[in-house]
Amino acid sequence: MENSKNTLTADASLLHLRKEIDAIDDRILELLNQRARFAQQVADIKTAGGEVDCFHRPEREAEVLRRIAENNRGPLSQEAVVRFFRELMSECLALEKPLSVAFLGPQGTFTQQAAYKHFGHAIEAVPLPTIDEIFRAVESGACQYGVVPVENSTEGVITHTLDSFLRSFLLIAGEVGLRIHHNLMSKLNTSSEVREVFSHQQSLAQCRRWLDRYLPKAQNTAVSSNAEAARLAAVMPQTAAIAGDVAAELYGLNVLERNIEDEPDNTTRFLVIGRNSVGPTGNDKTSLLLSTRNNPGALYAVLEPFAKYGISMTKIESRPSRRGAWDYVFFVDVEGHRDDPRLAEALNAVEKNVTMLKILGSYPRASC
Ligand SMILES: O=C(O)C(=O)C[C@]1(C(=O)O)C=C[C@@H](O)C=C1
Repeated sequence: MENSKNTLTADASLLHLRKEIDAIDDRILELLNQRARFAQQVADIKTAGGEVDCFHRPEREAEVLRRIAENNRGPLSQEAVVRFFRELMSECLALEKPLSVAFLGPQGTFTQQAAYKHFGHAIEAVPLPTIDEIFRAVESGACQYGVVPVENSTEGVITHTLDSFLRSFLLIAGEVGLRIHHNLMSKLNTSSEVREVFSHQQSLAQCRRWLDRYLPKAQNTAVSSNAEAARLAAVMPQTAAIAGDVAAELYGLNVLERNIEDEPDNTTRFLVIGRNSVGPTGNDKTSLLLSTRNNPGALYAVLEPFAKYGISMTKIESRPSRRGAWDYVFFVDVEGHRDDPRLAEALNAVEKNVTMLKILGSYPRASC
């Protein structure tokens, strides 16, 4: 008797709560569309101002996401609300004019994941087979943005991406950090029958200890991308691939082992490249390319103004300049936007001591 009374009150409560949820959903739906209509009006103003190509405003998006994260009182996590609003802005922008974003393909790569994390899913994501082709697609205007990997916490920099900036006029418009989890996947149901493992060379390197320990007899074969590895594993018997979740889903593979990367905080940083500069947001980074005379103390003299003006340098990487043997260029990341007065003064001082200074872009720091 007591039990059935409890069930009745629980059912009534459930009914009541679901009615409340329905009413809130209706209000949210109305507000979402009201917001979208305002975004359409913003587009009209941009069009009237002569904008034809790119309606995207990264600095405004960064401001919206920061305000939402600051105002969030939970129980939804900061990450969750940022993700919702990222998708909401992506859909609003798609109503204005969808963005076309080139990424290192094929479908299912971590670079595609990074593109969606940065721009949301309402984009035209264009898979291209090489970093060079991504630069060319954005340079020619075929795509508005490109997303390319630039460094991994285990394996270091992707030199091809850095070298591409030596000859390109493109600017960095953003950065994306992605935690990389590698999985062993196959048509097989157990890893004991795997004779060959495909993956991108970087991913094989990131899982080297695991492979040596658990699949010492399997041949490791480097291919052009993790997604290509998954495609091959789907058609070649007794093989497996190392790739992310999306690739397993896309190619119908069983995930045999999860998170097999050697370093638990394996992270890859991606750059967003575009043709336009991004305005300041108050939480920015600036990337520079510079070269010095090849004499003692030259690099010290170049970097000294950053210390003098209190600018934090977050990274320095040297690469051959391709102008002659033992001639180097430096990729430097500093905190702040090139329009911040202190950074602008420091850059003026740096310019006096270098043989070349190219500002590759100021852009919002990656959010969570
Ligand atoms: O504020 C704008 O310029 C808009 O176009 C609106 C909006 C948004 O949905 O909030 C959409 C796309 C832009 O990239 C930035 C913001």
